[in-house]
Amino acid sequence: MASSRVLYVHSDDYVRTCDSMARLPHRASMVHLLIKAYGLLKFMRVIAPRMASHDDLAAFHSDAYLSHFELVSREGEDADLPESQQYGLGYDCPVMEGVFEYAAAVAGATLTAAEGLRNGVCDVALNWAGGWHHAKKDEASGFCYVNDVVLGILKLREQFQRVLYIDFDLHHGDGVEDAFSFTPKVVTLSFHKFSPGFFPGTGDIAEVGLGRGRFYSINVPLSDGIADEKYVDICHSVLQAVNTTFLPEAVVCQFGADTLAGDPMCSFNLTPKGLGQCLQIVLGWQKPTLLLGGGGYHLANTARCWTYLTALVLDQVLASEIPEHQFFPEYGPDYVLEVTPGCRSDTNNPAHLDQVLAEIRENLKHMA
Ligand SMILES: O=C(CCc1ccccc1NC(=O)c1cccc(C(F)(F)F)c1)NO
Ligand SMILES: [Zn+2]
Repeated sequence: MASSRVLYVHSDDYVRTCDSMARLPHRASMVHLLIKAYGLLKFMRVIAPRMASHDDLAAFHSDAYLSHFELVSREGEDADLPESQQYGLGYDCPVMEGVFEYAAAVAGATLTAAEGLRNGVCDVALNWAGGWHHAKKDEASGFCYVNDVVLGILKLREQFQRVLYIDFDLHHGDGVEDAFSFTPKVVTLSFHKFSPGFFPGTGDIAEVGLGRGRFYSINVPLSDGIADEKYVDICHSVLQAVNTTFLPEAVVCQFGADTLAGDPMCSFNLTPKGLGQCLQIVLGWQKPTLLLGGGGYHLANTARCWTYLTALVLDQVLASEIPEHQFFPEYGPDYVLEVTPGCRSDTNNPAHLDQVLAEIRENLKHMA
């Protein structure tokens, strides 16, 4: 990638705001400081994010939700207000004081990245602190308060006729799929764990979209233990088929890192190398591409993964040794960039994966 054509959305304020999200302590700093420690910033155009305005957020979210969310965030009120429940606030989406500012900052960063692509300033734009794919029009969900992914796609749609969304997170990208399930202008493609009782519970292969959007939602349900080789194989097959059929003009990828070996979600057994091979396929299409983060609860492995993917975009090879920097101790005991796959067995049987692929190919025939 011609490096000056890569936009990296960052400011120290933005990282501090993202770090404040208690459930992911310092993850934003760990990601940024590892990218910096590997000397990758000089290859990118670093741009400070703008804050999303109320109108920006209202492009997708309802006024009722936004004003309630803003109210409880300002009051820092515990969210057992009756209406908080209906807006998904509380429990999975705790209302910490200032959480609205956090959500507006992340949405603004994803919009800043998308605007760079929309205006042709860059070919690839990165916002690793974005990717909150569960948030609904009028409801917070799964630790997601504002759906920055939907806002970014809507921004790209101002310029591009057809946008392909690819969700590599462990969890189904339900909020994004819901937002675009009725339109053929946006294909949502999600690879995720699909298992009884596993959050959010949607994303079965039979979910293909509705009305004029029928066959423009694609779901690849997977089971525990899948490792790089099989994951890359099915990704490659589905990505190539979707690209040649839908012919997207722009691509948005959510690279939630909770699929990695060692993640507390303890489900898939991927490594950054496997996700990197999936990213290489997308970059090979040479289309304006927005890269976002998402889940990822082993903080050091998440930083390893997104740093590795950033280097891949920049055609830079990174040394295995983690460079000395503030969070160096977090990378013990081996202090290397690579993530070692676990030894859990793969419960995905090949015949079933072939069946999944065949059904997706069949559905693609209906894509006009
Ligand atoms: O990763 C997600 C959200 C996972 C989720 C779904 C429903 C309710 C709460 C969550 N978030 C967590 O489970 C979570 C958030 C932060 C840290 C952790 C940890 F305990 F794994 F570290 C777990 N979507 O891609
Ligand atoms: Zn996730």
